[in-house]
Amino acid sequence: MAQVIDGKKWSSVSRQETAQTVELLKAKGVKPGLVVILLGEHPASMSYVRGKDKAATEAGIYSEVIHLPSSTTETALVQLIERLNHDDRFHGILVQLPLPEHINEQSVIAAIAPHKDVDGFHPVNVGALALGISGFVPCTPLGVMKLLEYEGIDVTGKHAVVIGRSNIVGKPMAQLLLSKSATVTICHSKTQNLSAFTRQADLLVAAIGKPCVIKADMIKPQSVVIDVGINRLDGKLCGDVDYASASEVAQFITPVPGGVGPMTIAMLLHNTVLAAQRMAGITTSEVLP
Ligand SMILES: NC(=O)C1=CN([C@@H]2O[C@H](COP(=O)(O)OP(=O)(O)OC[C@H]3O[C@@H](n4cnc5c(N)ncnc54)[C@H](OP(=O)(O)O)[C@@H]3O)[C@@H](O)[C@H]2O)C=CC1
Ligand SMILES: Nc1nc(=O)c2c([nH]1)NC[C@@H]1CN(c3ccc(C(=O)N[C@@H](CCC(=O)O)C(=O)O)cc3)C=[N+]21
Repeated sequence: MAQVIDGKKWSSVSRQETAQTVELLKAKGVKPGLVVILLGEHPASMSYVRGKDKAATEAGIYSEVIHLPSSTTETALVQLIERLNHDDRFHGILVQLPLPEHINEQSVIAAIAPHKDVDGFHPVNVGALALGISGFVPCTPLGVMKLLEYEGIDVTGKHAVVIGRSNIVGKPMAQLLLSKSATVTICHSKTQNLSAFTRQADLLVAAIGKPCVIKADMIKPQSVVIDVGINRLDGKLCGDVDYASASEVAQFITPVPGGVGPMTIAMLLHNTVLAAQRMAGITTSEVLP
């Protein structure tokens, strides 16, 4: 039986570390702040945003949610972001995705000041990650790397197979694994003979968005399986991996819920505090306990 990587436990560890840093920053007169912008009434998005708001407040971060109708224009949204870029209460700005169809996502992301882009989606931060220089790293792939680090899993020289090539998960995930010297393969919907790749994976990251497509016979024995997928099937949450059978084959596996999801929120708080620290010109060594 595979060892379960407990994302809830590790996210709590990470959030406590963040809360300690918040205390030290407050002692220096800096209160980290996060603003989340949500358009429309999509139930899943509303639930994620509530989760982020609650977690931020618990960590001592000042948090505001700006909830706007789905009919909001792109111009109005960009104007709001420009105002928030200059609002000193907020060190992090997050625009919940997906946005309504009449809004160009890339134009909105580009309007966020890169130093407040705690999602790491702005072209400046995407470029920084590609170059391996300092910026903001997208929360979900960063959360996966943090889970591997907490579990003591070294990816150096390992064959990592990432399924999915989105800008928010697959691509940055592959880059982070490459930066840790894994040998990385990226698969997607046009990949021929997917299982030929997945069976070679020492580390398999599934970020597909389709329930239970990764079956036990696609998994290399004793490998590490990270399930990023969040799908709703018959009213229940499930990942992209057929968890019950896969956990018979893998050495490590993340569950859904309780795996990568909670780490995404923990990394959002981490990035917000990092943004506040950088804006105040405080180096990490000054705030570490
Ligand atoms: N746990 C968390 O914190 C988070 C979870 N998620 C979840 O992760 C999943 C992926 O999210 P996201 O990257 O935004 O999704 P996207 O829909 O943007 O990307 C999905 C990717 O999977 C590929 N794909 C689709 N079907 C197949 C298939 N049958 N075989 C191989 N590849 C396939 C697509 O290929 P192509 O490019 O060719 O279309 C695409 O690259 C979703 O379930 C989402 O809800 C997302 C963000 C955070
Ligand atoms: N600008 C932006 N940034 C994001 O980071 C972003 C986004 N938009 N849009 C949507 C996706 C999805 N996402 C999740 C966050 C937490 C959980 C999470 O906490 N999941 C829990 C379950 C939560 C539940 O019960 O619904 C778990 O897996 O255990 C899941 C998914 C962030 N995203």
